[in-house]
Amino acid sequence: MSATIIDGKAAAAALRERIRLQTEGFVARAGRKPGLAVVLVGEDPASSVYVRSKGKATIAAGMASFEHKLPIDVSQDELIALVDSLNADEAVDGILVQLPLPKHIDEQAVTTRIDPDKDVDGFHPVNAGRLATGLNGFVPCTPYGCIMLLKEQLGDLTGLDAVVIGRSNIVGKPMAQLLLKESCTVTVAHSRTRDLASVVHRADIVVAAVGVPHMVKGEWIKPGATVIDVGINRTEDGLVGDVDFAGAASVAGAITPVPGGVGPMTIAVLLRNTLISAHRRAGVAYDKDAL
Ligand SMILES: NC(=O)C1=CN([C@@H]2O[C@H](COP(=O)(O)OP(=O)(O)OC[C@H]3O[C@@H](n4cnc5c(N)ncnc54)[C@H](OP(=O)(O)O)[C@@H]3O)[C@@H](O)[C@H]2O)C=CC1
Ligand SMILES: Nc1nc(=O)c2c([nH]1)NC[C@@H]1CN(c3ccc(C(=O)N[C@@H](CCC(=O)O)C(=O)O)cc3)C=[N+]21
Repeated sequence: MSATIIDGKAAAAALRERIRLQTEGFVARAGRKPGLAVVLVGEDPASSVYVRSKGKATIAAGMASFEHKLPIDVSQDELIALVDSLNADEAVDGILVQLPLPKHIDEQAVTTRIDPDKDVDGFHPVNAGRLATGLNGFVPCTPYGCIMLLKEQLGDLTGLDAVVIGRSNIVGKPMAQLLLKESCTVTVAHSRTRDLASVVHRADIVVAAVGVPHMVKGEWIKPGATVIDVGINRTEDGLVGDVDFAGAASVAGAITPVPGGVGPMTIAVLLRNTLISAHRRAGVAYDKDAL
């Protein structure tokens, strides 16, 4: 193994500490805590774990956490009524509805109902449009966390060849937008891409967001490239990424592990977005560079 292992857990802890300090300043000036509401429908064990760790991190940062657990058979109208009440609640700066939702609920109807200025997940089309056109909005947490890790590792990303594997609205597309904003030359690959191996081999930066365990092989990686593995796959061998870690680590310059890579950054960025939302909504200035 020759690659630097990018420690997402440590980077996330450092970001959470910077957030905690700015949260103290916000509370002193605004006289209230930033508030994050998380809505979970059903009892999916993986989602429950994730919601619990978000709640703990929210409170540790000095913010208020509002958890809403709804039964799996809740109607779409009831869920939308909850979103409406959170939109109207002055104590709530950020709203996250955990995905996926049960099949009888139209996800788009729910995510588009969230006030775009409380949409700390950055999933609302208004925020996707803001990102695409260079306006201030909320950026999806996972891709933003990837950019933070990349900049910490590489510094300026200008001119680098980046390949994003995956084109979802949650990860792949916003990831490509953010890399473009950093002046990378961006290629987006997906299930219809021809000769993925040679596409990946051109890249200085590879971001894998596919959902297929160990799909990206070590031989595909250009020597010295930086590899960001977004994949979270639960297998018999435990939690694994989309990249064959051992193979890729022997050729890459740097690589994120799973677990301990992108995942912890996602939660830290969620808190960052919530803190930014609180400042904007309260009309209080914040130190963007410290976040
Ligand atoms: N670390 C974190 O915080 C997070 C991790 N994740 C993880 O990231 C992964 C991706 O998530 P998400 O974007 O939501 O997934 P989606 O299932 O929405 O998208 C997967 C993408 O991968 C593409 N794809 C599928 N199979 C192949 C293949 N064989 N070759 C090339 N491309 C392929 C699909 O192409 P097509 O469009 O053509 O179907 C699609 O664009 C998952 O493992 C998920 O668990 C997700 C969110 C947060
Ligand atoms: N509205 C919404 N927003 C999301 O951001 C969202 C979502 N729905 N649904 C599910 C996915 C998945 N996701 C993860 C976040 C953190 C870890 C994480 O912290 N993972 C740890 C390990 C956790 C473990 O051991 O299970 C790690 O990679 O080190 C994983 C996955 C956010 N998602």
